[in-house]
Amino acid sequence: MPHSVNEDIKITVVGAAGGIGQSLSLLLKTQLASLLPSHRHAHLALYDVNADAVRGVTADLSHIDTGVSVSGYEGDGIGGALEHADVVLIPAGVPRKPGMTREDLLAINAKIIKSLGASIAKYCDLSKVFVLLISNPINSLVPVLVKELEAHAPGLPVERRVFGITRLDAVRASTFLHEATVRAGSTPKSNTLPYVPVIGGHSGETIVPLFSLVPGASDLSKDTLKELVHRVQYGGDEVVKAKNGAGSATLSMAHAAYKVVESFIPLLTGSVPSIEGTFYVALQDSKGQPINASAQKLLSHINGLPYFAVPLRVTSAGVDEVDAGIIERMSLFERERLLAPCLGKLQGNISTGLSL
Ligand SMILES: NC(=O)C1=CN([C@@H]2O[C@H](COP(=O)(O)OP(=O)(O)OC[C@H]3O[C@@H](n4cnc5c(N)ncnc54)[C@H](O)[C@@H]3O)[C@@H](O)[C@H]2O)C=CC1
Ligand SMILES: O=C([O-])CC(=O)C(=O)O
Repeated sequence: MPHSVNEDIKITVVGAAGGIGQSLSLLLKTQLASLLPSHRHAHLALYDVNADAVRGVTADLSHIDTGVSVSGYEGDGIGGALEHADVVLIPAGVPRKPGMTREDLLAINAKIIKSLGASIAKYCDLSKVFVLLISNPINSLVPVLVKELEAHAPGLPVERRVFGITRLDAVRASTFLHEATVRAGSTPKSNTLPYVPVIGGHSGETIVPLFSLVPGASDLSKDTLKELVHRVQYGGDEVVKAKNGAGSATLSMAHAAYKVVESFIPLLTGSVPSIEGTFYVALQDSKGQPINASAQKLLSHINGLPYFAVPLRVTSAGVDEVDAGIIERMSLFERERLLAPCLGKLQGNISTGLSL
């Protein structure tokens, strides 16, 4: 179905026939309409290189009785999927198998992301679109994608429109903290789980959960908190091991990405001027200048690393103020034992991405 109505919000999923892509598309098809004012319409565009699979997913989803329209694209048809998109979600690429690190995916997934970057630059309005990257390794692929977009659109602040999705780390931190609190004997006061800020990157030691900033978490023993940190850092490995060769997290990742899209909707409909969230983003522009004063402050705390996951504000112009003060608010343990190793590893991941 063509995307035509002016009041449409168009969400494109690239890699829609995959494990994450299918579950995420299902959530978007079933839930998006309920997030929109009645005069707005949502359109879901699905693209995948696996033609049969994306045709099947599109036909299947199109029978679901919600007001969200669906169209499918394959092969050379990526332009139709990307044109007029407000949000492009990218879960395209290869997932891990047991024994692999996320970094082992870099060579193959960087090729895919570079080619998608060129297509996004060609077909999307780079002054409007938000690009949400899920494919691994996030730490290196966000720099790859930003660099590719910059090469195709010199002079445009494209770095402010690319968001590496690290939300699954916060989802896990919240779940594991809730379980530990219940195990320690406390009765949760509501069904809403605690929110745990997680900063840094999305791989092993680069994942820095900040339990010290969660009211109540300090009631847990130091050993329990250390175990929680480790479980969040290696939560992805837990799923890869359990799936035993059949891939990595898909359902929990689809949930995390859906929550991110949900958070963008008020910005897309214009009902709020900005939204907040934690994303792995560029802190510098193509000339190596901080994107704003808050990024400059953050850079001074993180050895000048040009990419970092941090709570931030998003406006229609993309990444806005970042929460540089979070580095001052974290505990000494988190700064010395978690942030310091994160910065070292992240530096390597970013350099590798930028060298491709
Ligand atoms: N950011 C995060 O927290 C997480 C990231 N991931 C990553 O997400 C990626 C996807 O994972 P899964 O969905 O499990 O993999 P999958 O193999 O089930 O699906 C990937 C899909 O991408 C498609 N694809 C490959 N090249 C493409 C291209 N050039 N254009 C469009 N589609 C293309 C494939 O045909 C396939 O349908 C992996 O790299 C994985 O590591 C997974 C979990 C969490
Ligand atoms: O571990 C993986 O390869 C997939 C992923 O990023 C996660 O589950 O956090």
